[in-house]
Amino acid sequence: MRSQLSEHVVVALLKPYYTIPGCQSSQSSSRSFHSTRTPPTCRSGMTPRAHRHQQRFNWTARNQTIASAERSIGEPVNSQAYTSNVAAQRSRGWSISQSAEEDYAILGGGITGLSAAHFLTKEKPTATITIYEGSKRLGGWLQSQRIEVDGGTILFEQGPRTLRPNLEGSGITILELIHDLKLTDEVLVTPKDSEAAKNRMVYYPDHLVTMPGPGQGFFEILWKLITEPALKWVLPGMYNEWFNKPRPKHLEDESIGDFLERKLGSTDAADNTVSAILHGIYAGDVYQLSAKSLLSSAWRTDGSRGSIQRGTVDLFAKGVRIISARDQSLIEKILPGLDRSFMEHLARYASVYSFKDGISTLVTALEKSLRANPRVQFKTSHRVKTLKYDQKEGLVKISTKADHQESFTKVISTLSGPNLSSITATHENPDPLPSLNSIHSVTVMVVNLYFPDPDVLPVHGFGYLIPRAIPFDQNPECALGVVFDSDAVSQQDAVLGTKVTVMIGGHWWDDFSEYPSQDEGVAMARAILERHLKITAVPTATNVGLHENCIPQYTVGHDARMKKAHFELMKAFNGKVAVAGNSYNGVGLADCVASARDVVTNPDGNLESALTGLNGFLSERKYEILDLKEARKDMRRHVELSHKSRGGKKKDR
Ligand SMILES: C=Cc1c2[nH]c(c1C)Cc1[nH]c(c(CCC(=O)O)c1C)Cc1[nH]c(c(C)c1CCC(=O)O)Cc1[nH]c(c(C)c1C=C)C2
Repeated sequence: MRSQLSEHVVVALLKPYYTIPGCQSSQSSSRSFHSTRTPPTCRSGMTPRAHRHQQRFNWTARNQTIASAERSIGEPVNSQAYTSNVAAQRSRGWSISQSAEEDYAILGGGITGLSAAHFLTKEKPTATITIYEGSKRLGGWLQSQRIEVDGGTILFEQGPRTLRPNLEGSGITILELIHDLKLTDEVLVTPKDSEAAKNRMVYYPDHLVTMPGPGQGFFEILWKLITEPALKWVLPGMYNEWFNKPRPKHLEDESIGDFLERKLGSTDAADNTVSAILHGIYAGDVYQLSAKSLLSSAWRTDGSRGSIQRGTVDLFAKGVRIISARDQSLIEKILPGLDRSFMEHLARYASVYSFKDGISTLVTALEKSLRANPRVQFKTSHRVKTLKYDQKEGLVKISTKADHQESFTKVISTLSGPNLSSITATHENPDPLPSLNSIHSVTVMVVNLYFPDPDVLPVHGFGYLIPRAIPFDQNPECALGVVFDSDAVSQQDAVLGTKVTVMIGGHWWDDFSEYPSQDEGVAMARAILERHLKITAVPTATNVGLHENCIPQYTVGHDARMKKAHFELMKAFNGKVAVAGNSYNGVGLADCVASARDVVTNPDGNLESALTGLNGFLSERKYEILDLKEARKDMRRHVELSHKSRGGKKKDR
C-alpha cells in the first residue's frame, strides 16, 4: 500500500502520529523530526494563545514600534535589531492589552478576504467584521459559470480551476477550509493515473512535447532528453550546474532566466522550457521574475552548497528533507483535525482536485457560512476611497463616500499593493507605501470554448504551455497556454463534449493600453487551436474574460521590497493595517487562503507577524529537517494502528 501513496503527502499526512507536540520538538533529537532551531511557535515557552494576546500594543509600545520603523526606513533595514527591539519591549513589561471589542474591516471580498473573515470568526469569535467589496459580486476572479448547451449544462472556469493535494506549502490551509465548510463530498479528484496527470506538455516550436514526469520510465525519459530539441539543454546543463563556480557573494537576487543561464551555461532552459512553466503560473517573463522569491529552495541550496544537485544528493544520502518551519507548524496544527479517510483518498488517488460545481464552491460556502454569523457584515458595491490612521484614537478610518467615515481597530487589506497605496495617499503624502505601489501585475485574457464533439483533441492531457522561444509567426496572438479542461477535471458537465481554455496576454501585453474585444478573443483562441492542434471545429459555447492586472509579478528584488513594505505599513498605520492576498507571498488560490490564515492566526507566534502580514520577509526563513527513514517507520506503525482502530477494515471512497 505504501508504494502507491505519494510519499511526501503521506509522510506529512501521518506526521502527527510520529512526532511530538510542537513545543517540545526542539528537544526531540532522538525522534524523527529534528528541529534545527527553536520552533517559532514556542518562543519563551508561551502558548499560541498567549502570543495571540500579545498582538495589541499599548501606547508606549506602539510609539517604540513606530520609532523603530522610522529608524529603519531609509537606511539598510536590520530586522534583527527590530525584532530585538520588540523583544525588549516585551521584557520591559509593555503591551499586551486585549480590548473587549475588536472591530475588523476586510478590504476585498475575493477568496482572500472571505477566508480571512472565516479564520477571524474562528480565532476571535467576539470580533465584529465588515467586508468591503467594490463590485456587486463576491469571489474576485474565482468564477465558475454554468452554461446551457444542447442537452444540458457545462461548467466554465475563468480563474483557477484545480488544487494540488499538497500538505506542504499552502495546500493544507485549503484542506482545512474544505473541512470547516463541510465540502469534502463536493470534491472531484483527477486521478494520478489519468492522461491529465501524466501529460503536461510544452509547445516547441511546432509540436507538443510531454514533460518528463511521473509514470515515465528511466530510459523513456533519458531517450527524450537526448532526442527532444526542447529538452536538449538538460544533460549539458546538469553537467555545468555540478561544476560551475559558486554564486558571487554580493548577488542578492537575479531573474530566473539569469539564474538558469549562470547555473546551466546557456539560455536554452529559460527560453525553451522554464519560460513556459512560468507562463502557466505567473503569465510572467522569465527574465524579470525573481529567482530568490520563486525558486527559493534552489536559490538557498545554490547559495549554501554552490550547486543545487550537490545539495540535493547530499540530502538524499542523509535520507532527509528540508521543510519550512512555517509549513511544519501548519501541518502540526491543522492535520490532526482533518477527516482521515478523505485525506487518505486524496493522498492515494489525486493528482489535482476541484469541486462538482467548480472552484467557486469555496466562495459560495464561505459566503453562506459568513452570512449566518450576526457579527459579520457585507458591504458589496462599496469601493473604499480612503484609508487613514487616526493616531489620537488609535483607529483606522475608512470612507467609501464623501463625508462619511467608519472606524476600525484593525484592517486587513486584500487589495493589490498599488490599490492599497492609492487609497492611503493624501495631498501631503502622495506615495506613502512606495514598495507596495511598485508591485506590477499582468493582464490575462481567458477564453473558454466548448465543442459538442468529445473527440476534438488530437492528444489528451492537462494541456500545454507555450515558451518564449516560439517564433512570432507561430504565436502572433501572444498565447501563454491551453488547458484541456474536459481532461483536467472530468465529471463537471452534464453533457459530453470537449472543453478547452486558451490563456492569452500576460507579460506580452505589458505595454498595451487597449486589449482585444471578446469576439477578437474567441477568434484568436480559435486561430491558436487551428495552428497548434489542427482543430477547425466551431465551438457552440464560448466565454471570454479580460482580467486586468490579475497576476502580481514577483520581480527581482521582491523579497527586499516586501521587507521595506512592512516598515512603510508600520509607519503609516502603526500595525493597524495588515495585508494578505496574491501580491505578497504566492499567487495561487491556496497561497491566498494561507495568507489569510497567517494574518489572522499569527502562526509564527511572532509579534510583528500580526501587524502587517509581511513578517515572513523580515528575517531569513527557518527550516527543519525531516528524517525520511524514521518517518517511514512511524508511518508504517501508524497505518497498522489506524487499520486496527477501524476494525481492520479499509474504508475506500
Ligand atoms: C487562470 C489563470 C492563472 C494563471 N496562473 C494562475 C492562475 C489562477 C496561478 C497558478 N497556476 C498554476 C499554479 C501553480 C500551482 C499548481 O497547481 O501547480 C498557480 C499558482 C498552475 C496552473 N496553470 C494552469 C492551470 C490550469 C494550473 C493549475 C492550477 C489552476 O487551476 O489554476 C494554466 C494556466 N494558468 C495561467 C496560464 C497563462 C495558464 C496557461 C495555460 C495563468
